[in-house]
Amino acid sequence: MTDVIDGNAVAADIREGVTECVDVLEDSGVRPGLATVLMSDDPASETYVSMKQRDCEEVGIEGIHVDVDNDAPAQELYDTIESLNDDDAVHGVLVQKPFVDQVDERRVLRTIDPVKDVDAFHPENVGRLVAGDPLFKPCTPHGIQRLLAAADVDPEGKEAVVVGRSDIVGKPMANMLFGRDEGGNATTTVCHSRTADLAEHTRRADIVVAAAGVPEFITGDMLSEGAVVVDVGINRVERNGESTLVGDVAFESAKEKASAITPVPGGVGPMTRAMLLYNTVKAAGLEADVDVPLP
Ligand SMILES: Nc1nc2c(c(=O)[nH]1)N[C@@H](CN(C=O)c1ccc(C(=O)N[C@@H](CCC(=O)O)C(=O)O)cc1)CN2
Repeated sequence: MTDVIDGNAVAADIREGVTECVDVLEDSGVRPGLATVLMSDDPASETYVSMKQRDCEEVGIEGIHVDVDNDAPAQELYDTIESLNDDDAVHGVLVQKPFVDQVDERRVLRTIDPVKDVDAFHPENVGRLVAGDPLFKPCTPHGIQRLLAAADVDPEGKEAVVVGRSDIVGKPMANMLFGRDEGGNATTTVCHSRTADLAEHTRRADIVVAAAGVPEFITGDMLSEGAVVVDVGINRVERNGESTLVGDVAFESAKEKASAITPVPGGVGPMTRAMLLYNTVKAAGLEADVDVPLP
């Protein structure tokens, strides 16, 4: 029987733990605040930002949302970030990706105060992760580590293959999988669009993390029997005249081979959002010097 890992359930547990952290912070007179910034008219980004705001409301975090006109000069975005950095009611700041063309991505990430950088995309936080001393772990790979743990999968000593080398998922995921902390210690390979024989690598893997951004790219024949498959993809495709959400894994054929697999929707996505709340209460605790019982 294949274990279909329920990301909604694991995320609900994390949110419950975050709510307890909010209570502890409030007992110390601190209301944790998360600012989301959107400079885009991409409907998917609008959806993700409103989901994040709704999550904040559910756990008692003060959600602050700032829309920057997507035709505005880039300076308006940099100024918005600076003013959120200076705002004591804001403990976490994130700018929803992808960014509009006129914006310098590296400058945006560098402008966010590293101690409020709950996405962990600032170069200082990227460096700390690579050095094995993270202040915040990036939300998607951290969420994946928690999903694996919830499914009783310990990467230690296993062969892990990450398909995709993005800054948001592939690179940090690989670092966390081969790192020395809990949820790491796997022998880790990163595959990408120039990998010569992808299936040769994925067929060797005990754990496959699919983050290629290509709908249903990883099929059952590319997996070993009993592999654990984590699907990071979120692709909207037309199916029988209807728009539907699929991952980077062909779910039905992969399920035939996998011992455990994450679905799309309801797998990694809810965990990305849950770990953002986690990072926000962590940031608030650090700033206010309050010990929070992180879940
Ligand atoms: N600043 C950031 N931008 C982006 C990030 C990020 O971590 N930080 N990640 C992605 C998008 N993303 C978070 O922002 C995200 C995507 C999807 C979900 C999610 O809950 N998906 C649901 C389905 C939602 C739907 O119906 O469309 C699921 O998988 O069940 C959460 C977060 C790029 N940008």
